[in-house]
Amino acid sequence: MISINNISKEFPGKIAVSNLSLDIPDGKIFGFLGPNGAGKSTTIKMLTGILPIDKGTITFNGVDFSKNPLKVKKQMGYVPDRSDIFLRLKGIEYLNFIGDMYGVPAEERETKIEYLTKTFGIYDALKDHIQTYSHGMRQKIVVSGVLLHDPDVWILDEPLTGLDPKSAYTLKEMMREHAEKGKIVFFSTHVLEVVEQVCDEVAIINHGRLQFKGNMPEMKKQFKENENLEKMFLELTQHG
Ligand SMILES: Nc1ncnc2c1ncn2[C@@H]1O[C@H](COP(=O)(O)OP(=O)(O)OP(=O)(O)O)[C@@H](O)[C@H]1O
Repeated sequence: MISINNISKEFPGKIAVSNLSLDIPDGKIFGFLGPNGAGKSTTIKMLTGILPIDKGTITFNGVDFSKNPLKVKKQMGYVPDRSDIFLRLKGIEYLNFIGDMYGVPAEERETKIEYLTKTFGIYDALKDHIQTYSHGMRQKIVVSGVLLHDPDVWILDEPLTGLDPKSAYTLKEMMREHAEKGKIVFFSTHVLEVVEQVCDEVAIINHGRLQFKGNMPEMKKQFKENENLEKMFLELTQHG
């Protein structure tokens, strides 16, 4: 389980995340929903250690992230919202780099790379530089990199944006399988429909503050009863 305890993040003139507390359980697909600029990416960057936390703590299975970052990061796979990384590497070089970093054995690596990249339809592009990839292809190579080392915890920032419907479907199936193994899948989206399709639990954030946390039936009930959430619901569906 991941426990986020009262974390905050302020940029000059802007409070991006304010006193956020959240428990993310094992074995569930957990959606982190909110409109553009709500604070989702900032939270995920704190969760993955990319941004320091101003205030509060994050623990992974009881281990304080700030005290043992490497131990936590080894169990974690992260797909950022913009996959514009390692552009000078060829696709295959990137995946081998990830394989080396996480110690994926050579034989297993080859089979997995072939399976994943064929599944996502980028196998033939592995010899090309990532710079030449489209947004969707970049997203797919990063997702393949995460699945290659098969971490317990998946943290995905808007993972379905830019994926074609078949790849989006495949990734959703993979998320489900991972959760069913008792692992953690935490992903952000600004699209309500995605949450309704995939999630077991959801947290809604707006203006850096947690607005709601619960399961799908509870969320629908809240949308009907709470005027602020109802307004946000309209925004989330319009953006969808
Ligand atoms: N490095 C930064 N410097 C200053 N302000 C920032 C920085 N990063 C984010 N912000 C601001 O913090 C707020 C939260 O941004 P964040 O990217 O976390 O939102 P988000 O929910 O991920 O939005 P989106 O769905 O558009 O990606 C926004 O107002 C944003 O402009």
